Amino acid sequence: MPSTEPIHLCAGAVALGVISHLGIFIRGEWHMQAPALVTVFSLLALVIFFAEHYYLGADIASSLKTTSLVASSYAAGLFTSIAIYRRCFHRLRHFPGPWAAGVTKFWHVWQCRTGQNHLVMEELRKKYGPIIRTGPEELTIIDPVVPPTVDGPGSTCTKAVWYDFLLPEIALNTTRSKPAHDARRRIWDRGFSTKALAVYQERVVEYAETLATRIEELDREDKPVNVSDWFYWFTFDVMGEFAFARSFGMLRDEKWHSAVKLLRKAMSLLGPFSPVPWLAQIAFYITPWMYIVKDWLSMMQWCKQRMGERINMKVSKPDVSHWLIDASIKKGSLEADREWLNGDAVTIIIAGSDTIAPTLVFAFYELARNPSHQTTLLSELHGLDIYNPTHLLRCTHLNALINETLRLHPPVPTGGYRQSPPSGLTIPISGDGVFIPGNTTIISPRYSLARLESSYQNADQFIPERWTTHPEMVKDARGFAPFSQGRFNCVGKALAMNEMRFVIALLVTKFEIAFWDNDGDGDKGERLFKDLRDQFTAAPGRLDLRFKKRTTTTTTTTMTVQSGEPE
Ligand code: HEM
Repeated sequence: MPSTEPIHLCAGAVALGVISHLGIFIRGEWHMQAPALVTVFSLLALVIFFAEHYYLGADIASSLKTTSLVASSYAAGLFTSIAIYRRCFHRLRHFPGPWAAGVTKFWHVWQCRTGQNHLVMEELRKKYGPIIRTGPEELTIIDPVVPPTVDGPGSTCTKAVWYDFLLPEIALNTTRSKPAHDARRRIWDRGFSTKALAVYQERVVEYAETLATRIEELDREDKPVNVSDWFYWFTFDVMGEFAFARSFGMLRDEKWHSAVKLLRKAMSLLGPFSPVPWLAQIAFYITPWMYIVKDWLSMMQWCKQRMGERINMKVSKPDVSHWLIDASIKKGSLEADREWLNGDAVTIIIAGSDTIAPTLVFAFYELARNPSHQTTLLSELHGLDIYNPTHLLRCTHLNALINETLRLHPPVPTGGYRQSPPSGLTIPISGDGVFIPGNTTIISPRYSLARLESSYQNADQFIPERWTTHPEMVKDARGFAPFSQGRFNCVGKALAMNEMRFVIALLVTKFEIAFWDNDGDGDKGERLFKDLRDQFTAAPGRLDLRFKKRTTTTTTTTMTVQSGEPE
């Protein structure tokens, strides 16, 4: 015996849905409240069910029916109101883009289901031009003026909601509060002084030589080197040293460490789910047992334990964590800073490895594809002390090769989301001032910026000489910011450049590099690109190369390790 008229209840629920949108949800950010909202919604549904069943005496089936009718009517009212508002009244309604993208970010989740957001963005650019509404509150702008405008000096933009993805974890690169970021950044900067870098370089040299030895063994056994494993094992081992004063032992064991496997599995979430950080919050708080969420949480737990051990460790050579721990000890806030230390340790590992490794993979892909670059590098490195970073810093072709790799194959292909200030800002796109309304997420994908023929001649070709002898091939370099710029720029740039220069110099002088099946019709980088995933950082597919030991070496090899980048 249903005791209430469902039609009235449904109408009331629809109205309530519309009112809650227009009265409450239309303002501010709600992604962090998503778990609480889901909980409240579920509790209210339970209250309706119990009220129907126990208080009004309806049987279970009709109580369930009434409850689901009311709940779905409320949701229908709420989401219809949101959809109509976003399409017809929203401040971004006039910007071009796919219809569904203006209604919901689930459109983007679907587009990114294979983890190739960089290709999605490219398709959109070709179809809609430089400004695209890629989300209800989001504009993707592919114009070289954007990076300096949103990140350069005097920018009033902040980091967008995406950076809340991993909360409650906090770290330098994810905090959205400018004062908190600036205070933390001052501490990090101490860990990247010229003196500190010289100590790190010793470790880099040690691991790079182990890498070269392992590669030599593979050459003797006539086995391919899958650089998409080996360069990752190398960079993660090095960053393990910098974060926890212990390596992951992957170069030694020739296999992925379980914690790194978990971390990379969890990172793959960022491919399809980056557009919906609120869903990550629901997953962390409501379904922590779910398979990939569980992996992420166990990886975080593992890192916390390692950081606990690291804090109690005495190290003879300061690593990156040393500077962070030292600052907390001096302030007497070691316990209070534990969350920061845990989050920053994960940052060292991810930011340091997941960027250098793909860059090395792509650099060696290009070296295998075009051996003339190996010849040019060899003559440039001839007679040089490659162990002296200052010498490598002066190698113009080596630097150009790295720059061109970072341009054409950016390790952060689309990431780096910013938010316009509440009052909005004007960006001079193609000569016209375009007003971007307040609190809009702005995306400026490096992958697409690199492919603008208006910025680079033969933009989709790998031509390092555009950075040296053919400067006319760079028509507009404003969009080239592989390490970002301004307040949120990469703190590890000098370390990364030193590391990449050394590894390339070492391996090129020791080995001739070619595709594994250079003379047959085997893979020549097809899998590298086919399986390339954009999960904030680029995750390349498999690439088998042949490293053939050279018979003569052309460099001097004295161990005088110094920092290669001016402070
Ligand atoms: C090829 C190598 C690298 C590239 C291309 C690169 C690129 C970037 C980019 C684009 C950002 C800005 C990200 C954003 O806006 O969200 C960034 C930030 C950052 N990077 Fe790197 N990175 C590299 C290597 C490293 C290394 C070796 C470290 C050292 C551990 C590092 C640590 C960081 C940190 C801590 C931030 C956040 C800085 C801040 O917010 O103040 N990166 N990096």
